[in-house]
Amino acid sequence: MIELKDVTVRYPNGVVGLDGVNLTIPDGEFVVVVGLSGAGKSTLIRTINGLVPVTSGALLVDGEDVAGASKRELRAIRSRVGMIFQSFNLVKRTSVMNNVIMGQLHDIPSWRALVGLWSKAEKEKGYQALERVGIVEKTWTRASELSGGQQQRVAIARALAQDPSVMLADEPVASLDPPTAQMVMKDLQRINRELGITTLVNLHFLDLARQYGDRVIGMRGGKVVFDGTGAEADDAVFERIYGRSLTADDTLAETA
Ligand SMILES: Nc1ncnc2c1ncn2[C@@H]1O[C@H](COP(=O)(O)OP(=O)(O)OP(=O)(O)O)[C@@H](O)[C@H]1O
Repeated sequence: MIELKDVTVRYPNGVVGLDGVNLTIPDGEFVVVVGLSGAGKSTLIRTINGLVPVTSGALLVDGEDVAGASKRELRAIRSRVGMIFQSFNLVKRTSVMNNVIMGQLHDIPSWRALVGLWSKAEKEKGYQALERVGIVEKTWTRASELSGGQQQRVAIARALAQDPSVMLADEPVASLDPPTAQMVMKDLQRINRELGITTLVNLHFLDLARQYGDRVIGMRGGKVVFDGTGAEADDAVFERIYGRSLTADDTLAETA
């Protein structure tokens, strides 16, 4: 469970990233966070993962206080939180397997990571994660040789190899073409349903948010301005979240 109680994040330059956010995200929920650029979506994800400090309020992940955590406690919290980024963040010059095993790095001494000397159990976990996203045949391919969609699936497998209780995805499909974006969203949804991993996905396409968001949270100016189901998030709701009329760029289908 993720709980934010009146969480405010103020960056050192004075910009308020989150403004008094109250949210409870139960275990196993699939949540899509929507909002225009600058609304605070990335700040929310980076705060939950302890990358951005909470200025005031309380933030609990699986009952542990992220805001007051020591460096060691933060590392332990992060080891249970899988992160997925728009730009995949793979090490391109090495194999898919090496990338995926790096997801278990908190359990592996760094010198072994450097030489790529993995145990059978680590490799087994890597294979299982790659099977889950359907690209086990690419295990020994260099990451640089994969398409964007394949790279994002490797990134999902890398997060899975961490055995996370929470998965945070920051605009995971923003760099992908529409059919590939759908495939990656389906992977995230299937993994959430099969493994019960609490999942938060930042998106800016309203059709994807409606389609996949069991729950949709709308942000604007660092505040939560909508919290409901995908079905409830009609055009009028999105216009309120975005603070303007909708355009073709707001949907994935129209931008193809
Ligand atoms: N490191 C930072 N230092 C100062 N201000 C920041 C920093 N990161 C984000 N901000 C500001 O905080 C606000 C929220 O930004 P955030 O990146 O969370 O929004 P977002 O909804 O994720 O948008 P985007 O998709 O463009 O990243 C914005 O005003 C942004 O300029």
